[in-house]
Amino acid sequence: MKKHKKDPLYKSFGYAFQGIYTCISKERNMKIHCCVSLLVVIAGIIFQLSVTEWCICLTLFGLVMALELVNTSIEAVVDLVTEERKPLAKIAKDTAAGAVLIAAIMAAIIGCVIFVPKVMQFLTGL
Ligand SMILES: Nc1ncnc2c1ncn2[C@@H]1O[C@H](COP(=O)(O)OP(=O)(O)OP(=O)(O)O)[C@@H](O)[C@H]1O
Repeated sequence: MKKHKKDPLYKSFGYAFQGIYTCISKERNMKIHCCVSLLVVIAGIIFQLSVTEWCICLTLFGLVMALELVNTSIEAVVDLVTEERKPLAKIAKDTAAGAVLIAAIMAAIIGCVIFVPKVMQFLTGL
């Protein structure tokens, strides 16, 4: 295998940020994840989440967005390999999309577990 000099660490970070930027700018779902995360942060500040609740929310933001990046990567590789309709291409794309969906559904349920009692408490205190 041909050996080549590795890029410096700062360049590797740059490539990773390019990937994140590309995903945000091209993928509608990633834009939705970013908007939802921003709204949760605003709600978290308003309802004064505990340290543990912040850690749970931040972990879920990271999980969902990281899976969306992997999904985008798999879509790109499949499209690179074939433009024909193939069952394996469908499995690759659909299972990757399913991974994001499972994480997003779980994140939404956990978000309800954290925020619904706080909202109820706020409403009953009015
Ligand atoms: N080469 C292919 N062979 C078979 N099925 C494919 C192929 N490419 C896409 N599909 C299927 O067509 C549907 C739409 O795929 P597409 O690549 O447009 O993704 P998408 O669901 O619109 O995702 P996104 O909105 O993130 O781009 C999916 O069910 C996918 O599995």
